[in-house]
Amino acid sequence: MAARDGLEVTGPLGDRYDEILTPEALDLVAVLHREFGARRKELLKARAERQERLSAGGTLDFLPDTAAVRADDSWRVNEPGKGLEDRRVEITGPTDRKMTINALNSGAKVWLADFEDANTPLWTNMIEGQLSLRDALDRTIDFTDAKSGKSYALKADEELATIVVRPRGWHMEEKHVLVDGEPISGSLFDFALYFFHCARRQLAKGKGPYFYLPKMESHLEARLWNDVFNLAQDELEIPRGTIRATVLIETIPAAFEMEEILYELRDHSAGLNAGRWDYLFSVIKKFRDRGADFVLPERNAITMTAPFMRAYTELLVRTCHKRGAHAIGGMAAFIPSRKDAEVNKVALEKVRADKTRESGDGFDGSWVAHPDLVPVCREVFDGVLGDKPNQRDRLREEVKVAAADLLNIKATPGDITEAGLRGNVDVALRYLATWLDGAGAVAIHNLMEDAATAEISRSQVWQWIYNGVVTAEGQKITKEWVEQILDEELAKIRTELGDAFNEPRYNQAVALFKEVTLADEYSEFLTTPAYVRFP
Ligand SMILES: CC(=O)SCCNC(=O)CCNC(=O)[C@H](O)C(C)(C)COP(=O)(O)OP(=O)(O)OC[C@H]1O[C@@H](n2cnc3c(N)ncnc32)[C@H](O)[C@@H]1OP(=O)(O)O
Ligand SMILES: O=CC(=O)O
Ligand SMILES: [Mg+2]
Repeated sequence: MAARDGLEVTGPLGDRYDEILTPEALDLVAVLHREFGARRKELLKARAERQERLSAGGTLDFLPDTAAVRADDSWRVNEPGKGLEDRRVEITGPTDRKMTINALNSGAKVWLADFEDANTPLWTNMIEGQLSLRDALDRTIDFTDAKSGKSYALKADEELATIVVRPRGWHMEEKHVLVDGEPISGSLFDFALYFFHCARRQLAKGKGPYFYLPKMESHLEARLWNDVFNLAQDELEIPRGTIRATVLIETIPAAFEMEEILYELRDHSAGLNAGRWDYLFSVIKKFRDRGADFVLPERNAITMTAPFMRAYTELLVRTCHKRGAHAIGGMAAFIPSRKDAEVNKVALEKVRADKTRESGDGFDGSWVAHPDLVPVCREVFDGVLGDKPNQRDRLREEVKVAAADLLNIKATPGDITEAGLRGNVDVALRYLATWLDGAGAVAIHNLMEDAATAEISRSQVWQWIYNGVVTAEGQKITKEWVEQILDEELAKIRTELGDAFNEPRYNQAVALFKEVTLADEYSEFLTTPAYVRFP
């Protein structure tokens, strides 16, 4: 009996999908689901239980049970994989054919090929993204823009960025694939397909199967990934320890378990990344119902120099370098413009300042969202690294971060204004309409918006209503006022877009916005109710 017996693909089979959904690849999907599906569900239950404790007045702290792991100075993570030694500039983005070619050609050292924050998990996006990755490795990928006639092709192999794939987080399911009647985990699906098709292709090129792991909340979730890696490597008869994975520390519970996460993945670890946007989302989410001390100022007022954000990034660098791991910086949201010189100038200045702070703090490299930002990030890190591939030797032993520093939310400077509230409503609406259209990342008001930033916007609105926050101008934020603002912001978008305004799409976005901001019960993830709206 083949492992895939009992596996059913319910999604439509487009052109060349059979090249990805091969019987052998589906065998691996089924094996991983049967082995790890139940454990994944238990870990998601553990997240919910922790939330209940927090909502009841509990707190977060470094774990007493794993103190020995933290105290043991003898262990280090594995050496970086080939092509991951120098990560001074990493570009992120979706996996459609044009973006794939543009990202690989961008001059960045690494491309985070995103099935997560920058992606809408439409069935077509998931399978066609896998085709892009495989075709890129086979060098059969090309693209011609129907409108402009511009053609795209890959540069020479040695000029291309190293591919690091980000599968979906543990909370997401792939509903178009059922095993024994159950939808499977999106994480396992994305991982298994890329690993099956591309691990050997990457090894043949002298690199390897590399991953970014998103939105984890505990070291036990990292242990699950490590077990998935071991089994997948065994199944394909690839030596254990071939995979490399960089974990995004982008939830506040995970900030208390950074060292344990590295330890669990130490044979496969390629370091940690400071995913600032989901981190902010997580801070809001975890303490949403805990009153004024846990209410952050409006989104655009929170900077990386806020005390709780400094504590988080300083601890991340210190933890990584203590264990021989890379520390990778996060995303400044400013998007350059090829049409507006002033917008472009501001974006370059802001990104330069962000990367200067990160490189000075000891990060080994950082993220950019756009090819035009690659040179500035590279230049800043060149200034600190010179010819060295990284600065893992900067141990930052002077850094001391206590639990109270990570939780020092109330010391964040900034206000909550009517403009901030309107901004959150406007951005969430525009983003949701774009997401429902199939694009997971978009520039809005010259800022990059993706699933993580949209989560912040809608979660702030929910939290402000729940806690009866009064704006700096003196007005209490209520459901009724948010509904009024929603109508007004929608009217502005309609006027601005004119004929391009897609009425049915925005109707869907409004319904979804109401579901995730005005309901009494908080939705853990925006993308969960959004995903059910897809066929
Ligand atoms: C919180 C987080 O997780 S951050 C990581 C997740 N988010 C992301 O990865 C966002 C990545 N960035 C993007 O998707 C895009 O930059 C956007 C949507 C924000 C803006 O894209 P556009 O509106 O197309 O920008 P713009 O028109 O300036 O693009 C200019 C060119 O650069 C290309 N480009 C822009 N961003 C990228 C990228 N990230 N990767 C590859 N190519 C890119 C465009 O395809 C376009 O190519 P062309 O000239 O050949 O047509
Ligand atoms: O994934 C990155 C983040 O900032 O969120
Ligand atoms: Mg994220």
